[in-house]
Amino acid sequence: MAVNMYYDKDADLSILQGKKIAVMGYGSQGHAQAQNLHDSGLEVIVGLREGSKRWRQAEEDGLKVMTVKEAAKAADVIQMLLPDETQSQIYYEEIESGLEPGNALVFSHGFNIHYNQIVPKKDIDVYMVAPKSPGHLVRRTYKEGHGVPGLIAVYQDATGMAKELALAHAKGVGCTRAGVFETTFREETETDLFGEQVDLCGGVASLIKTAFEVLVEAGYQPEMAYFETTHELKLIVDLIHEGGLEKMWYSVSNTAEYGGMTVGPKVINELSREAMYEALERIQNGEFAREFVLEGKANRPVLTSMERLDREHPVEEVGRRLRAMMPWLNSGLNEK
Ligand SMILES: NC(=O)C1=CN([C@@H]2O[C@H](COP(=O)(O)OP(=O)(O)OC[C@H]3O[C@@H](n4cnc5c(N)ncnc54)[C@H](O)[C@@H]3O)[C@@H](O)[C@H]2O)C=CC1
Ligand SMILES: CC(=O)[C@](C)(O)C(=O)O
Ligand SMILES: [Mg+2]
Ligand SMILES: [Mg+2]
Repeated sequence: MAVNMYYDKDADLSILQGKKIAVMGYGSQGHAQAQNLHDSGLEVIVGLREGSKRWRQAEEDGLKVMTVKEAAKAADVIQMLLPDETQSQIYYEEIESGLEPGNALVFSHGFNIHYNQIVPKKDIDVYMVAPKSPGHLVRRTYKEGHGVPGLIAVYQDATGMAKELALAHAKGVGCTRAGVFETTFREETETDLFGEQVDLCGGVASLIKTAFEVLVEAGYQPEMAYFETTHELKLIVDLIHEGGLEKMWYSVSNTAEYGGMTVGPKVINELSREAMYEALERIQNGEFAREFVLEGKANRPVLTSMERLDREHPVEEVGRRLRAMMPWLNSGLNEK
C-alpha cells in the first residue's frame, strides 16, 4: 500500500505565521504541543478554565493564557487538546460562537468528529495533527532536536488550504522532523482506540497483572514476580522499539527465544484473537464510543472505581515499594 509521507521540506511553516493558534488544554499533549509551536516561532495562546492549576504553569512556560472562550474568539486556529469526553460540551458552550469563517479547528485524535460528538460549522477547516506518542515525549524529543512521528488528516477543507495547514502545524509540533503519514479521521480514530485497548495499554496491563497473579498464587515472592513481569518489560520493549522483534529475539538467550516463540502463541491464542475482533467491532459500530461518552456524562463512575482497584492491586503495591528503592527510575508522572 502506498502511504503518503511528509518531512520538513514538504511543509511551509510560514502559512501559519501571522495566525493565532489557541491550544485548548495544558495536559499531556497540550503542554507539549503548545510549547513546541511557540518555540517554532508561532503565536500561541493557551485556553484554560478560570482557576485551573495549569494556568500558572503555562505562564511560567512563557505562554499567554486566556479562558477557553476568550482564546477561541481571539484565535484563527483552535486546537482541541482537552480530554475527549469533555470536548463536545466545551465546544458548544465556549468555542463554537468564537469561530469565524475560514478559521481552523484542529484535533489530535478523531474521536469527537468521527463519532458525531462535534459537528463543526461548514465554513471552517477541520484537520488533525496527531503525534504518535505520549505528550511528554513530544516535548522532550523536540527539545533534543528530534521529533516524534505523527499523522495528519483533513476532515473539512473550507479554505482549500487545510492540508497545507495541517502539514505546517505538524512541522511546528516537530513531527515532520521524524515523518508524518496521511490518514483519515476514521482510520486514526479506530486504529488508535484498538491499539490502546487491546495492545499498548489494556493488553499490556492485563498481561502484567495476570502473569504477576499466577506467580504469586503459585507461592513465589511478589518482589520476584514484579521484577519478572513488570520491571524487565521496559528493557524488552526498548529492544523491539529499536530493532523490531528480530533484535529482541537476537538479544535474549536461546532459551528465552525458544520458550517465548513456542509458548507465546499459547497464551495470546485464538480466544484472544476473537476478543480482539470483538473489541474492533465495538469500536467500528460505535458501541464503545457511546459507552465512553455516557461514562463521561455520568461523572466517570467506572473509571473512578477501576483506577482505585488498580492502585490497590498487589503488583502496584509491591511496585511502589521497589521503585522507591530505585531512585534513578523517574516515573515521569510528576510532570503531567
Ligand atoms: N495523552 C496522550 O499522549 C495523547 C493524547 N491524544 C489526544 O489529545 C487530546 C488531549 O488528551 P491529553 O493531553 O491526554 O489530556 P489531559 O487529560 O492530559 O489534559 C487535558 C487538559 O484539559 C484541561 N481541561 C479539562 N477540562 C477542561 C475544561 N472544562 N475547560 C478547560 N480546560 C479543561 C485540563 O486542565 C488539562 O490541561 C485528546 O484528544 C487525546 O485523545 C492523542 C495522542 C496521545
Ligand atoms: C498515547 C496515545 O497515543 C494513546 C495511547 O492513544 C492515548 O493516550 O490516547
Ligand atoms: Mg494513540
Ligand atoms: Mg488514544
